Amino acid sequence: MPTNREPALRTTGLRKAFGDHVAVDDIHLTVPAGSFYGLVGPNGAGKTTTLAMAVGLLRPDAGSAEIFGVDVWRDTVQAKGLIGVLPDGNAMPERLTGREVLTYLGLLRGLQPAVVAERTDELLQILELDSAERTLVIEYSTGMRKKIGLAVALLHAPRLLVLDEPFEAVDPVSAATIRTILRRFTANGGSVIISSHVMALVEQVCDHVGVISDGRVVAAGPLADVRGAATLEDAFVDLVGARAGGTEGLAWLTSS
Ligand SMILES: Nc1ncnc2c1ncn2[C@@H]1O[C@H](COP(=O)(O)OP(=O)(O)OP(=O)(O)O)[C@@H](O)[C@H]1O
Repeated sequence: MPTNREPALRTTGLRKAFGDHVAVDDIHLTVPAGSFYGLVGPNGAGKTTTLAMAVGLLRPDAGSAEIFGVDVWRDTVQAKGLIGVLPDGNAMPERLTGREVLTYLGLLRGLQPAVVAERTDELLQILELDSAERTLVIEYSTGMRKKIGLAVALLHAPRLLVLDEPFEAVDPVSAATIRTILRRFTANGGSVIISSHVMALVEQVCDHVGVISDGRVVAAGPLADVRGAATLEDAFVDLVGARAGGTEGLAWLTSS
């Protein structure tokens, strides 16, 4: 049985290679229960791969992941019941409306029909998707897809939310709504992990961060410890190594 003393997520030595390329190597992360955790890193650093292994979507080559002490790859059903996931790419049943997606997935997860109906109404309204009730998911904008994906992740009231780039392509008003929902979720004892490139946002909402570079953790812990006296952006650039490109080359762009 999962307990509150266990971390929301603990990964131990996660590793994944695609062919000859080692995407993620020996990732140890601890996400305390009740924390709002930001996973940051440059493009291609291994954030999505790490999260996919941590939630049971991609089998690691080595290492393990535990959700509240439940081994994701040994007790997959129990572990998955504890988490709500917004995966990268977020594949959806494209020929259903948002309401149909939530109803279908809610019933599939074993929720009572009345509970599914009530939560679906509330989620569609709060995420401002109720006006698109009759719109098929295939016709959704990228931001709308993020929002319906978030609604799916929240539907079964999980204890841990794992959200890959939840604010990407979302308008500022919707982003504020999502921030409020996630803060309420942690205020009520829930735990959240997001990946993001937006340091200002991570600094604003997260209390813990992990920085991944080239498939390895280069810093992790409470936000204040990782950023020190600097901003998170400055600390990030120091940690991953600044590659201040753009000052050379491309002469053809300015030569006319
Ligand atoms: N299915 C795959 N097949 C081959 N290579 C992959 C695959 N998925 C990821 N990679 C590679 O693994 C590395 C890590 O990718 P990943 O998507 O985890 O990074 P990321 O930190 O999430 O990047 P971004 O911030 O750009 O989304 C990259 O070099 C990527 O090209």
